[in-house]
Amino acid sequence: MKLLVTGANGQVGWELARSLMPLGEVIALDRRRCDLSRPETLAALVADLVPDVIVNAAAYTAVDKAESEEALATTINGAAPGELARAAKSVGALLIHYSTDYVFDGSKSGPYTEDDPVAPVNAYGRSKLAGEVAIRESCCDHLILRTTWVFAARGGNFVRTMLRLGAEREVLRVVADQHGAPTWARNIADATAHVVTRAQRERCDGDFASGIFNLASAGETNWHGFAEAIFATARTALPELTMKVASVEPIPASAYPTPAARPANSRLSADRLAARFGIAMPQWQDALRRCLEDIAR
Ligand SMILES: NC(=O)C1=CN([C@@H]2O[C@H](COP(=O)(O)OP(=O)(O)OC[C@H]3O[C@@H](n4cnc5c(N)ncnc54)[C@H](OP(=O)(O)O)[C@@H]3O)[C@@H](O)[C@H]2O)C=CC1
Ligand SMILES: Cc1cn([C@H]2C[C@H](O)[C@@H](COP(=O)(O)OP(=O)(O)O[C@H]3O[C@@H](C)C(=O)[C@@H](O)[C@H]3O)O2)c(=O)[nH]c1=O
Repeated sequence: MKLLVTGANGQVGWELARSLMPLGEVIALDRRRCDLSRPETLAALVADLVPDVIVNAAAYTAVDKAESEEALATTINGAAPGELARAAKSVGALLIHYSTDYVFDGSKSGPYTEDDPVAPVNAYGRSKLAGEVAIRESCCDHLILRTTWVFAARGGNFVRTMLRLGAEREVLRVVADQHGAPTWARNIADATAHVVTRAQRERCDGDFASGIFNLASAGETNWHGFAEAIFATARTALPELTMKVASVEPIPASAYPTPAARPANSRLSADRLAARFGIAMPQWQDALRRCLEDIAR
């Protein structure tokens, strides 16, 4: 099997190179070799490589910056996935694409299912929704995996931000009224490998159906709870790290103004993923511990 991965240097893209390796030949391209801000170049790239599977892990993920760069975010997160989908259809490839909890407005009281109405509250969410729509309209074989609150040992993420700030400051103030499940990029990549294997078998057997699936850790917390867990776990997993932080204060989102609004509820039900693919995602605390142990190595 030939697998084309975009966004090779991102949190998920980096982990995919390792997780997909046992499935066949992995061609992992970074922004320089596959630039989603130039969607018009993608058809030729795919026609040249003729992959069996395209995994699109590239995205514009700067949530606050997207408010002032919505056109660029929409090109990368909306138009480019549409081009990849049309290219996938023309070579008969399966497209795996990631989307986000930020397609929802966060007003629901329980976890979001795949069928809940979408209503993004920020530019990044709107751009990711545009990508979902473009892929569905292409009618290529596809699976859209909506994930959430991604962290990893490398790249820009909340865990690394907290470890950096915790080494610099005695007091941190962190939002406690936005709820979700932090999800480790390695778990996303491993789940993707499993999904690809099953989907390709289904396609061979002629019983494949495209669709959207939530892909999130089990359990839930809020950003403040996540920050506290990061410091508590780091004390044992990263004992050599010098931490200045003595207090992590819970604050409402209104006390932490940002250019982009964020949904109060980011919880995603992963029941559909479990039912179709038999995937049980780990608890976020276990994933956090394993990720910090990985940083320590
Ligand atoms: N991060 C999160 O919390 C969440 C992410 N997701 C989704 O999961 C997927 C993977 O995200 P994640 O790995 O966390 O994101 P990262 O920000 O870690 O990685 C995104 C990658 O996309 C690359 N990229 C940015 N612009 C372009 C471009 N114009 N052309 C090609 N590549 C580009 C970046 O390149 P470079 O390294 O050069 O900057 C980076 O390597 C994305 O679809 C994202 O929307 C969903 C929910 C939560
Ligand atoms: C650094 C910091 C952040 N915060 C808050 C701001 C925000 O509400 C929350 C998280 O901030 P971040 O900017 O790290 O997270 P953010 O970039 O909003 O994360 C999102 O990224 C995109 C790509 C997604 O798809 C989402 O699933 C989600 O993971 O923490 C504090 O309260 N105190 C702090 O010191």
